[in-house]
Amino acid sequence: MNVALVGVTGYSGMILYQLLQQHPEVAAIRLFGHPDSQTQPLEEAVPNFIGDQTPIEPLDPAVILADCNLIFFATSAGVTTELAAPFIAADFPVIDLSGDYRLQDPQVFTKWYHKPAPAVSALQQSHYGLAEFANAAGHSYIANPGCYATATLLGLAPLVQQHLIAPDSIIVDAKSGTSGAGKKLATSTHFSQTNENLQLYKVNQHQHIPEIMQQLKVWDQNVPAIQFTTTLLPITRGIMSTIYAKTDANAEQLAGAFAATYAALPFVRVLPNGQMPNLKEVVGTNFCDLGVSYNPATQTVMVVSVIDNLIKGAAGQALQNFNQYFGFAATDGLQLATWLP
Ligand SMILES: NC(=O)C1=CN([C@@H]2O[C@H](COP(=O)(O)OP(=O)(O)OC[C@H]3O[C@@H](n4cnc5c(N)ncnc54)[C@H](OP(=O)(O)O)[C@@H]3O)[C@@H](O)[C@H]2O)C=CC1
Ligand SMILES: CC(=O)N[C@@H](CCC(=O)OP(=O)(O)O)C(=O)O
Repeated sequence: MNVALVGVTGYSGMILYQLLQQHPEVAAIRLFGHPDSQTQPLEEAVPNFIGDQTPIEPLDPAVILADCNLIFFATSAGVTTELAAPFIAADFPVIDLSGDYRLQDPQVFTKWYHKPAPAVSALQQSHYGLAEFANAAGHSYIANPGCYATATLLGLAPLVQQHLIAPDSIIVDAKSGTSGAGKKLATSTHFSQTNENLQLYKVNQHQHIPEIMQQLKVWDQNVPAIQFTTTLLPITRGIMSTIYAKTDANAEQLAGAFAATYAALPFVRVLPNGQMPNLKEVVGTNFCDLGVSYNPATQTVMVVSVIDNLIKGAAGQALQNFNQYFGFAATDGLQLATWLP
């Protein structure tokens, strides 16, 4: 299998390249940059890849269509709207890590992304690749979910699918390390601003609100809205999404719903006996760990969901979709150990 990767100089792209190098079914990885760029060895563009002379070539759809079996775009927002057209026209398999093709309704896209939507026909053919609940086989355009959306949806799935909560009572307090913002410089992710600080951002305006809602509506049309807030943490990697909702179910029913939903899925671990997960148990891996706690005094369920934003929230889930698309084993390329201590 020969794959093309655009965006290896970015945070998600560099992790995806590392994962693809370990994938048993990947024979060759071709790296591509901006269409108007000059060919450059990887180690020059990303010094952390010292000794790796793989060329980053200018993006050329004709070369990729002829020589590769699939293309990954680990590129900034808006790039695939601009550059994916030849692949869509050729019905060539694309896994897109950006949010460009995640929302099916162009009006919703324009409202939340504040720019024109990609072509409606392409949006509607795009497959939302939330890997635990969808199968990418047979879908040539796979929109990989956002990082907060992944953590939050995996935490909410059993509750919403099994109608265990009041649908209008969902509150999500989500927090991310700074790598979630990508490599570009910004005042909010500057060391002096992030270190020893917590910053809320995009309050009620985060682009993952409509993405989460789109999927929740598939599971239960009666979910009217969610309260969703994001906070930047003074750490590099990891997302913790803490979810609250009102419920009539008891602790045993809730635990049973989570166990039944995830028992057979290799990358979601439900912690036993109300234990709560922490970031260090998932950073460096493709796991999503879930802790579930019921408070009878308030009839509230709290779910804590943790992931590595660059793996389960981006490159790792992209590989899950790759494995599904080609019918490889679910865990191929994804048997990763967490960083210790
Ligand atoms: N970081 C995260 O945790 C997550 C990110 N995502 C999404 O994944 C995508 C990548 O994110 P991230 O890795 O953080 O981003 P970065 O900003 O770190 O990297 C962006 C990459 O895109 C490349 N790029 C930008 N414009 C073009 C272009 N016109 N042609 C070719 N390459 C281009 C950049 O190349 P160059 O350096 O040469 O400009 C760089 O390699 C984004 O859409 C992001 O929203 C999704 C889930 C989680
Ligand atoms: C810390 C931080 O800034 N995180 C990014 C999420 C990155 C991501 O997954 O977003 P996309 O939908 O753009 O792919 C944010 O909150 O916008």
